[in-house]
Amino acid sequence: MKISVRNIRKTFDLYPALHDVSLDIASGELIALLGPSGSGKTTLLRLIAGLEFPTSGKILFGDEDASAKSVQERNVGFVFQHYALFKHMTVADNIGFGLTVRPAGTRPARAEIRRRAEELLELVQLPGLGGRYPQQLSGGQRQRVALARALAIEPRVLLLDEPFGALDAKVRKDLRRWLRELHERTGHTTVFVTHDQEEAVELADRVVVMSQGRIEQVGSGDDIYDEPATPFVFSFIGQSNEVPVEVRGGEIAYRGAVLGRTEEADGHWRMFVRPHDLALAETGQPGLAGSLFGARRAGRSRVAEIELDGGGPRIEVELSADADAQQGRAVTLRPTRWRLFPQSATAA
Ligand SMILES: Nc1ncnc2c1ncn2[C@@H]1O[C@H](COP(=O)(O)OP(=O)(O)OP(=O)(O)O)[C@@H](O)[C@H]1O
Repeated sequence: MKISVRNIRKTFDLYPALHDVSLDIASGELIALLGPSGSGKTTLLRLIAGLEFPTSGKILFGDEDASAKSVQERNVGFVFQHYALFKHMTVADNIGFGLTVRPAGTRPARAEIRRRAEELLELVQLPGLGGRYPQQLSGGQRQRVALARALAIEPRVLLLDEPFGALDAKVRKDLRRWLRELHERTGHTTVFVTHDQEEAVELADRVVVMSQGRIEQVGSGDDIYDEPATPFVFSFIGQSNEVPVEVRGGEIAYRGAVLGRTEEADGHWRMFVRPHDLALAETGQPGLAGSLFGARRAGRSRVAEIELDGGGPRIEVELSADADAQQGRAVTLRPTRWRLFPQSATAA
């Protein structure tokens, strides 16, 4: 099922939670909504579900306007972070619940519901556990039951709000891989909310990066990391530094030292550069001059904090593990890859 979100605005009382959001989700796509707390991810998911209604704008399911339709009419499946399985019901009854509450005419027979629950338990790799109660399962198993329950109604769309948020890192990782495989097998159009970049990039076909009720960028993991469209995306995804620079006649300069060339217009710009895209230069060569303030080991490399001369910003550079990281050491850095954003671009 293709979903189109068209110019959605959502205000709670007078507070704008979403400003003019538009997004096209292709049928069968797996989409992540990624952003910091309060950026509007859950609000967007709830609007797609039909748990909230837009202040203005439209949501289409296929070519049909679903904006005013209920959750049931939209036929969406849900999974929330705090798996709300019914404690007094067996796993099989939990999975079949959405079918048993259907009106008489559309409700499958009891035996058929049981058969479907068993089929779904196979799909989520929990065969034979239908007779257990939720408290007899691990957190990860409960989460898979919650997914089976969401799938039982044969939803047109699957919506997951931080589905693995409450689980420990190892289980999260396993469930992620498992969800990706399940998605490949079942092909449901799926939208999930996360504030975990790694989860978003590993699972999703496309990631929607949100900030302050707006979509900043939609793209693959590579797109958002390598070609960040805005200062916010640059600083939110991965590590980054920001240096105020001046462009004059195609040269980018920081306090008079030329760092590189650009085709951008003369004026003040914000240079964003990742710690591993800064190289050590000989002292006296043009570059970002400063002194080493501190360093920490990070996996195979060492990340050093450099205080730029003349009261400039502190920036991070990734050095080899055996680099001289003595405090106070004078260093000059040359950016090897960067992105410039105009001074007026929205603050990160
Ligand atoms: N029912 C509501 N009434 C009033 N304000 C709301 C309501 N729901 C959400 N908001 C506000 O809208 C903004 C967006 O909230 P939302 O829950 O969509 O963010 P989020 O990105 O999902 O955040 P988190 O990662 O913390 O869950 C927040 O500032 C929130 O306080």
